Amino acid sequence: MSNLLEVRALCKTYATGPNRVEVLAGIDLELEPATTTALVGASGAGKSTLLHLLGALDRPSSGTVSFRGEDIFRKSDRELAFFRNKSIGFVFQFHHLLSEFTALENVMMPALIARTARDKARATAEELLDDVGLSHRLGHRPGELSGGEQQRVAIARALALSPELLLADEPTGNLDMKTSEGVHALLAELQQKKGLTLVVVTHNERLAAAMGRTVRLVDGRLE
Ligand SMILES: Nc1ncnc2c1ncn2[C@@H]1O[C@H](COP(=O)(O)OP(=O)(O)OP(=O)(O)O)[C@@H](O)[C@H]1O
Repeated sequence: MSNLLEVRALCKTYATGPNRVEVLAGIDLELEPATTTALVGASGAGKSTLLHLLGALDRPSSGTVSFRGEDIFRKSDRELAFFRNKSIGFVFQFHHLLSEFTALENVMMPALIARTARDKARATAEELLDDVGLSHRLGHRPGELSGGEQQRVAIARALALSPELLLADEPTGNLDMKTSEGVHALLAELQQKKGLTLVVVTHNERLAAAMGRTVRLVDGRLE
């Protein structure tokens, strides 16, 4: 099967003042379509850094990331932003929902920004909120939702433009155990239903164990 994503010799060095910190020192990784991967490693190992590069939120110091055979970092910033919006969904530890908008409006937002017609954006958002079990909370603002519900809205929003790749950075790091279990089950269900390729950074062993495979970052490399 051809890979969705191929990472070759990926390096990332941060320079802060006179200091240079090599966080990623040559990452090679392949992700087949519709597979699930847990990315684990000690705090500060570079997991978020790698996830951001996989999601084209940042550029590497060297090396390549190919998405369906195309080297994404050859794109201009504008092309990269377009690619990111279209192909990649993100879920973070903190939901980053817009507090003054309702759940429905938050999930509609990516489609509206991409100039989708309002009716279509609304229908898709309603369907996604139904998928995450929140059709009874469409008009609630984030502050009127529980932590688990907020994260469900964030997941629905991440899927608003039907990405192939879903990247989640500690998606349940801010939730209690019972709520986390529900969000884990939801991610697994959506991954199957939509054929998503899912990469999850997590310290949660149960979530990692539920993924098809686990890759571990140690000293800037995957083992
Ligand atoms: N913008 C930046 N500038 C300088 N150093 C950075 C920057 N971002 C991250 N780092 C450093 O890179 C290293 C890796 O950070 P990263 O957030 O990727 O680790 P992580 O494995 O996700 O950690 P955690 O599990 O604690 O979230 C850390 O030492 C961090 O201090």
